[in-house]
Amino acid sequence: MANVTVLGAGAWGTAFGQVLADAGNNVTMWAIEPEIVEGIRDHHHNGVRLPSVETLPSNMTATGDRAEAVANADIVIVAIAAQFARVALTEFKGLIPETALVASLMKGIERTTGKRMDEVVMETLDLPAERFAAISGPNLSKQIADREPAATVVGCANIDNARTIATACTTDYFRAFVTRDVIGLEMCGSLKNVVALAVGMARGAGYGENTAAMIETRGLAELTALGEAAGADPKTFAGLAGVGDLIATCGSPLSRNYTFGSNLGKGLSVEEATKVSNGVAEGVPTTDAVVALGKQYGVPTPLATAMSHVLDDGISCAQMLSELFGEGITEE
Ligand SMILES: NC(=O)C1=CN([C@@H]2O[C@H](COP(=O)(O)OP(=O)(O)OC[C@H]3O[C@@H](n4cnc5c(N)ncnc54)[C@H](OP(=O)(O)O)[C@@H]3O)[C@@H](O)[C@H]2O)C=CC1
Ligand SMILES: O=C(CO)COP(=O)(O)O
Repeated sequence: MANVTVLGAGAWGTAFGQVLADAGNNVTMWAIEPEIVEGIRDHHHNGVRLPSVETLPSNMTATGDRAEAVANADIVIVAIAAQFARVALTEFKGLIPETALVASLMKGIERTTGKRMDEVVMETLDLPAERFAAISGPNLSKQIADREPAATVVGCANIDNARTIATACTTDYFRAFVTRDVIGLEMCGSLKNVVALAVGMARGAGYGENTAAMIETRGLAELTALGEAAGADPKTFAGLAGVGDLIATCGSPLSRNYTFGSNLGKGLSVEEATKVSNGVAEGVPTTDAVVALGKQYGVPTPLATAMSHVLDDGISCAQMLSELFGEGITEE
């Protein structure tokens, strides 16, 4: 049993907090909004971000005080929208105990720097690699909040520390595997969101399973090539965090990225789709970062590039799909 603090009481932060509480840990949620803090602390309910759970576990509390939140933490989980992670974590520098492990649930690439979340978290908190872990897998928050069986992957350069975190989040319905491939987990989680935008868009425009499978498979090839160039282990892309998360995210209206894309496919503008989005669609700001990473590593990113033309220039679904393939016949 450990003291675990979750920074960010969004949908996944709260659902993962419940997993940790179900596993027997003492869980403290930190959130900025007083309404969320009071809801979890006084009523065991997060009516803003995870209303589907009527009563959160009794061994789960909340605070808005940063120092109090992390003072006794053995493990700190970061679950903040990726583009705000740096600004939010800067306020925690020097407050987190030097023995604590820090794990990220975030799936995005920082738009302004092109950095992965492992880089952002370690840099901002001045954290050595052996104390950082990435957690990624097919983990749609609502289904895990409903305690449906699911699995994830915990990655850390120090495999014993990955095991410590995996043990802390293992319950009878949630299972964690371990790996040393932090970069692979980060690249899978971030890039699948861009693929989910494209699949959602095609589905929203009325196309069927063949089109979806085409985008998912070409997306997998793209994220594998870019991931390998960034230093990931190719095996990771065939696992839970790679193919597994693509299947879950690209096939579910519970995914904010899929839904965002679907709304674009139905004819909404980026502004309109943003307005009706229920939570952060990380693929939107991550798309341009993926295109930039592709240029940096010399890896073609046709899918991310086509999606960037959708998001930045408003091209149609048909144009996006035709941009996926270059001229001529190539080997798969
Ligand atoms: N939902 C899911 O199924 C899954 C999500 N993820 C990833 O986990 C991460 C969090 O997702 P999720 O919890 O669902 O997202 P939500 O959109 O539900 O919540 C976003 C969280 O970020 C916080 N936040 C935003 N801006 C700031 C800021 N400036 N300072 C502090 N906190 C801020 C929000 O706080 P506030 O509520 O106060 O605005 C909220 O806690 C994302 O990277 C996502 O890709 C990964 C797996 C599954
Ligand atoms: O990452 C997820 C499932 O694994 C959740 O996807 P969305 O962020 O698109 O909701």
